[in-house]
Amino acid sequence: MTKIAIFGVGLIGGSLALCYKGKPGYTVVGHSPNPKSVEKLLKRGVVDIATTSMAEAAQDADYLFLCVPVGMLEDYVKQLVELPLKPGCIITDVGSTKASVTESAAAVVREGVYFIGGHPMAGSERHGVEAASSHLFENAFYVLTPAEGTPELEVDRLTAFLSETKAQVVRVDAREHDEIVGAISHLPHIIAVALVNQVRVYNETNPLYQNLAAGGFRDITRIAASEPSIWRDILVNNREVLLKLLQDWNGEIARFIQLIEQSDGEGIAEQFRLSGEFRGKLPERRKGMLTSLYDIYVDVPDHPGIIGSIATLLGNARINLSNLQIIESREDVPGILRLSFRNQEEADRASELLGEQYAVHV
Ligand SMILES: NC(=O)C1=CN([C@@H]2O[C@H](COP(=O)(O)OP(=O)(O)OC[C@H]3O[C@@H](n4cnc5c(N)ncnc54)[C@H](O)[C@@H]3O)[C@@H](O)[C@H]2O)C=CC1
Ligand SMILES: O=C(O)C(=O)Cc1ccc(O)cc1
Repeated sequence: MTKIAIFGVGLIGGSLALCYKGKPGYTVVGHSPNPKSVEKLLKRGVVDIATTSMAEAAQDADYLFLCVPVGMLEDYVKQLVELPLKPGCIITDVGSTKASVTESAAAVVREGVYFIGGHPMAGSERHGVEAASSHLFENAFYVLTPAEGTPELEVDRLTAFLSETKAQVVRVDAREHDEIVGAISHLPHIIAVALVNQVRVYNETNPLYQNLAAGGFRDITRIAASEPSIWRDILVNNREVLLKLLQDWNGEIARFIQLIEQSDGEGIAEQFRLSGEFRGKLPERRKGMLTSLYDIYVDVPDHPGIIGSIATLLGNARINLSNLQIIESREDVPGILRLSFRNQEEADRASELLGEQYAVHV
């Protein structure tokens, strides 16, 4: 039996628990210092065993996942390595920053216990075990940041163990991780929050702001609804990187101020051209929880019920659709549907089946 101990069973810890719970050969133990949370975990069936005792959760565990806010990680590692642990166990975390925990853990781990930093790059603005899903990590990147000197064998062992999450494991240097994730995740969260707060203040004198903000504004600021305590810790922890990124951000905004002051339409259009070109090259692998690499495109006439017919055709053939998106739908041209599947085989079968009635592109 492989024992998995999860410390902090919220969105990420709960989703990890669900990747293993109920599968043969695994026992999943959840830890929370709060007896009410322990009760809730058992009631929801997210873990096999739940306890308020760190020692009990850690005892004999093969893999120990720290899924608490970033500010608590260092302390958790220190407490765990003082406990009797199974020789050869791997302690890992899921924190959104990697440099501090990777370095502080390397300084305290002892013989026979391994620490390997981790960051599943999937999630949402939601929090708590109620939002957990066994599909959360599918096709997402899962970054590992082993410190120098960590045996390859142990990194391979953790990588193989994580295959149950269906994420794609990649290795990145911890500091490089914090710089890149700072730019693509932490900075966007700051921008979204600042933008929402700017409009919030305008709305105090005119509630029409809020009423008219239902469409695009709502979409691009989704992440501004993220959990404050989680993000407080991330931003404080990645301080150096973020200060540099915010300086660069000020430069980008200053450029726009100048272009607009000078009514430089060509300069503004150039900014949109440059961003559109780069954005077009971004891999389309993370569209929320159900992401997929295996997409096909179907031209469909724009008439009611067409999506239902396609879904029924696939359902009858037992092909699982993991996502569906209408890319274009106008009365005068055929619409394009993007259908996503979890593997190549399902995408191929769908192409063949739908190709009998529709134009399919891969
Ligand atoms: N939210 C997201 O989309 C992602 C978050 N992460 C990282 O995952 C970790 C967990 O985040 P989420 O699961 O999103 O948050 P969450 O709020 O859903 O879960 C956090 C868990 O930690 C526990 N916790 C909070 N304060 C505690 C304390 N003082 N003592 C003991 N336990 C405490 C909570 O009870 C909860 O079980 C964080 O380090 C975060 O940076 C990583 C990838 C994505
Ligand atoms: O909701 C989103 O789009 C996210 O960006 C979720 C997220 C939050 C924190 C992470 O460290 C990784 C992913």
